[in-house]
Amino acid sequence: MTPDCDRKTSLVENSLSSQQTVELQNAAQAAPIQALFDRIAPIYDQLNDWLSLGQHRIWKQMAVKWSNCQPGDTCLDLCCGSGDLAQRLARQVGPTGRVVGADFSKAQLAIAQQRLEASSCPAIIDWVEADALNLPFSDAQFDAATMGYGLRNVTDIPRSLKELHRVLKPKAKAAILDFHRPANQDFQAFQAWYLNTIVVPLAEQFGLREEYAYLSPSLEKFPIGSEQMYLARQAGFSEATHYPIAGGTMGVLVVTKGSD
Ligand SMILES: C/C(=C\Cc1cc(O)c2ccccc2c1O)CCC[C@H](C)CCC[C@H](C)CCCC(C)C
Ligand SMILES: C[S@@+](CC[C@H](N)C(=O)[O-])C[C@H]1O[C@@H](n2cnc3c(N)ncnc32)[C@H](O)[C@@H]1O
Repeated sequence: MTPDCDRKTSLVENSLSSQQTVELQNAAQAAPIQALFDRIAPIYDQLNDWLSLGQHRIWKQMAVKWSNCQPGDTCLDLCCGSGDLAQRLARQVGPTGRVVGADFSKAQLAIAQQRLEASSCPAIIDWVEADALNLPFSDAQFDAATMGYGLRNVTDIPRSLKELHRVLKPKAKAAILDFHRPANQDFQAFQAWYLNTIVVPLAEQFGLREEYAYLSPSLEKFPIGSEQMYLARQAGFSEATHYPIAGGTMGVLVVTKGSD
C-alpha cells in the first residue's frame, strides 16, 4: 500500500504536470496566431483604414467611451496591436494618467512604439510584451480597460476574461470590441461577401491571402453576444452587456467588475 505522504507527492506531481501540459497546449495553439500578427504588422493599419473606410476609428472611440476611463486613470489596452486604441485611451486619461498596451506580437509592439514617437500623445504609454492568458500584472491594478479585436483571437476566451477581471479594480469597466455576426440575413450575407470578395483579394495583393482568409472562420466560431455575456459573468464580472454596432457587423461587450 502507498504511504499517505507518497500519495500526496504524486498527486502534486500529477497536477503540476497537467498544468504544464495545458500551458504547452496553449503555447502551441497560440504560436501560429502570434506569427500571423507579426507577419501582417507592416500593413495592418493601412488595411484597416482602407477596408473599413476609416470606420474602425469610430468603433474604437466608442469602446474608449464605454470603458468609462477618466482623466488621471491607469488604463489597460489588452491585445493592443499597433496601439491605436491605447493612444485613444491616452488622449482620454491625459497627462496625469497612464496607459499600458499589452500584446504578444513583438512586430505589432514595435509599430506601436514608432507610431507613439510620431504622435503628440499626452499620456505615458508603456508597451508590454504579454500573453492575455497570463498577464504579468498584479490584481486590481487598472481603472478601465479596452480590448480591440483580441478576444476572437485568443486561444482560451474564458481564461482571458478571467485575467482581465483579475487585473481590474473593483467597479472598473472594460469595453471589448470585435467582429459580430449580424442578426439580419442581408447584413450577414453582405459581411460574408465583403470578407471573401473584398478583404481577402486585397490582402492577397500584399502576399497575405491566408492571413486575412482566417478572419471569416474565426468569426464563425466566435461566441455571439449573449454567449459573450454569459462567459463574462462566468469569469466573475457582475455586469455584462453586448452592443451590436455598424449594422451588427461589429459589437462591443461592456463588462463591469463588482465592488467585492
Ligand atoms: C479593425 C478591423 C479589423 C481588425 C482585424 C482583426 C483581426 O482579427 C484580423 C485577423 C487577421 C487579419 C487581420 C485582422 C484584422 O485586420 C476592421 C477592419 C475592417 C474589416 C476587415 C471590414 C469589415 C467590414 C464589415 C463587413 C462592414 C463594412 C462596413 C464599412 C462601413 C465599410
Ligand atoms: C486584430 S489585432 C488587434 C489590434 C488592436 N487592438 C486593434 O484594435 O487594432 C489582435 C491582436 O491581438 C494580439 N493577441 C492575440 N492573442 C493574444 C494573446 N494571447 N496575448 C496577447 N496578445 C494577443 C495579436 O498579437 C494582435 O496584435
